[in-house]
Amino acid sequence: MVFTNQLVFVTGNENKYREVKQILEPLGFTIVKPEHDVDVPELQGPSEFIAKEKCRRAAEQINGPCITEDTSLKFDALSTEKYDLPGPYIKYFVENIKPQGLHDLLKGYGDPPNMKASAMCLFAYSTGPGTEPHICRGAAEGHIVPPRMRKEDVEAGKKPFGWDPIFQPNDQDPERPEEGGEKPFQTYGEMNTVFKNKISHRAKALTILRAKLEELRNAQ
Ligand SMILES: O=c1nc[nH]c2c1ncn2[C@H]1C[C@H](O)[C@@H](COP(=O)(O)OP(=O)(O)OP(=O)(O)O)O1
Ligand SMILES: [Mg+2]
Repeated sequence: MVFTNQLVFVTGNENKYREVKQILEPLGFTIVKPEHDVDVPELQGPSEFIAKEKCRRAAEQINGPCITEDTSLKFDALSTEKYDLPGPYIKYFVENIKPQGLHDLLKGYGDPPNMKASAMCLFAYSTGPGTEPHICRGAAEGHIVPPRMRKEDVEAGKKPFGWDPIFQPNDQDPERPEEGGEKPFQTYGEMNTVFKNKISHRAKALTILRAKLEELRNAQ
């Protein structure tokens, strides 16, 4: 296995692809799409299983090394030690009930409701078909809030990236503009993308992925 700085990222999500490029390309990586369309089904099960299986299947389909990523959003109020919910099923929740519905779902959970949530990203890296993918995890803690997006995006009729409008991470940009002498907390959907890419669950997982790639390269 010869390591290069080119990574084939197999995903059907353009927003993920954009963020991974924005995070990794300034660090000397080149992110490319597979030459042919790849169709990996939405799997069920524990997050680690989903992440590994997704990458295994993608590597088989492209017949080479690749990275994949699975994102989940855990609501503390709905989760137990056994299951994170919506967790890896967040895609179907957000498609069906939209960010506002996801927020409203929590109204029945406590008085006041427990709005704590964490976003998790599992990147998987496979060196090729038939190999065990490496998993790199990153998480961001925060709260679910009523949807808020950048004004210019709302005015432009821009479709939000998944649940970005309702996730307010605990890590906040110290440079964010003041409003009435205060610095209001921002959701991922309001943040400047450069800052989201510094503190996000995805950014944290990619820091681990870089270290893993370096380790594999050195072990060659
Ligand atoms: O930073 C994020 N901010 C807001 N929303 C996000 C983020 N990252 C993923 N998401 C959404 C996309 C999808 O609705 C679900 C994850 O599902 P997930 O299966 O991992 O993504 P996907 O099917 O869109 O693309 P892929 O082909 O890589 O599986 O959460
Ligand atoms: Mg998916």
